[in-house]
Amino acid sequence: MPVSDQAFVTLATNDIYCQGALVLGQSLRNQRATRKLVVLITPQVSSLLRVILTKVFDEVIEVNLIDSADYIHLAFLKRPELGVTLTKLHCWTLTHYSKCVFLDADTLVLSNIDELFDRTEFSAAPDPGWPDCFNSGVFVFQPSLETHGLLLQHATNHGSFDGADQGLLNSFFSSWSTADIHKHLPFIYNLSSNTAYTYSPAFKRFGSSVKVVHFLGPTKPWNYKYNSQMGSVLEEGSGLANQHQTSFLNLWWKIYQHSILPLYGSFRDEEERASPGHSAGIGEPYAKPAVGSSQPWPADGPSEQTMVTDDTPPSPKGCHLEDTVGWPELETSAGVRCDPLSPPYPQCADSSGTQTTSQPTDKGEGGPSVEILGPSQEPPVDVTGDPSPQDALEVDLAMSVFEISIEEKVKESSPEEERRKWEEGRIDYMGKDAFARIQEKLDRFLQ
Ligand SMILES: O=c1ccn([C@@H]2O[C@H](COP(=O)(O)OP(=O)(O)O[C@H]3O[C@H](CO)[C@@H](O)[C@H](O)[C@H]3O)[C@@H](O)[C@H]2O)c(=O)[nH]1
Ligand SMILES: [Mn+2]
Repeated sequence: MPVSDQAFVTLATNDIYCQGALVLGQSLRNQRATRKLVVLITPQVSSLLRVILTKVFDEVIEVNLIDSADYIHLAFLKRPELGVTLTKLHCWTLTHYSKCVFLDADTLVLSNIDELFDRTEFSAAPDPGWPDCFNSGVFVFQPSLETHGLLLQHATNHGSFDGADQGLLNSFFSSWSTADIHKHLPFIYNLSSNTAYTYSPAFKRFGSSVKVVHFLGPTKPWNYKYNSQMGSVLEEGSGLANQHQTSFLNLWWKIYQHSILPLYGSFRDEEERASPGHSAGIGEPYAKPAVGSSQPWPADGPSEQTMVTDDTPPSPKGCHLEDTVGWPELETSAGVRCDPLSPPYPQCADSSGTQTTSQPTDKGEGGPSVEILGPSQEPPVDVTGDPSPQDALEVDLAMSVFEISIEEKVKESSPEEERRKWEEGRIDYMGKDAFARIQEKLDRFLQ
């Protein structure tokens, strides 16, 4: 029985984490989740990924850090590393839901977990590194503007002992470890995939009942290369902790290959239907194999030259879907590059004001309505000071019949993009727009 006032919620602040969110969303659908699926995104997420996300999620909601009070801006300008943390806290603003389960974008759902909605705020599973703390990758919460405000206040007053959301939430919900055992989720709802368990009999006994796997830590599933024919990640030099980790990674990639990659293909087909003969990106240089790719291009695959024509208009809206003519073996093959700084597609030109935009959906059952909520009325101000290259992460999918990889490319902003960012109020206070740098530029100009 679908429950429409409850939701599974995740977060993706860039195109790379979107790949994780897509697999997570699909894994929830595969397990017949009966609640709405919501993804929170930030302005850095590209127009292409916004469209792809609407094919898996019921709601794609853009949040930014503007709507907190000014004292938060001031406090966080001194603590830019807390930017992503603040973003996760935005889940408490989803007050059109009565209860939600938050899942990190690097989690994977292996069985139905609807029973988590029987729990109350704040329920979470122990952190494997320090079990008196909970891990903030999976938790049950109740949206409330009041709680959201208190959390921000707490962040301002106390910061976070680990510099991120897990420390902050643990000190805010500090009675978690002692007050109510019902708020301790069993470990099977948040099993870290890469831990070499010191209590291996327990893993033997309970491992098969795992419901949610969490790829916690610096290396995420999308950092591996995947051999699509063998159905296995390439382990060479990867330092994989154990066999379980390998099978969880393979599962992640299987969903990515079979359910997520085709979404890029269907987007390309929609583009083609909308504008016959001008399939987006034909004529763009073909995506090169991933740097360091261990597999050669197949001998009968297209050469780069055969893919290049020179009289096709540039693909629209800053997104490039590179055609894969001549690659019948791999139905889903697509080289995708997208410009994270381009305005939202299809409302490309207008990214101002709060918008609620219905998007077509192919999620079945008549399709739940899908909304992209635009940024707030005020110009977005990136209180993180825009210091990290993650702000401009670009996805580059490289595919052959053998191997798939998701490359992270840091995009250099063009002067026009820089100007637009400045005009939109996305000012890099810590980096290139810092007063010292501006002063240097002025000095050079005046000399
Ligand atoms: O650039 C980023 C980084 C993170 N996230 C989101 O934030 C989550 C947490 O980041 P992650 O890289 O998954 O952190 P973990 O490796 O899981 O590390 C731990 O530490 C984090 C910081 O305290 C907690 O958020 C996690 O829940 C906890 O498991 C991700 O899953 C995403 O949903 C982004 O969208 N963009
Ligand atoms: Mn995580």
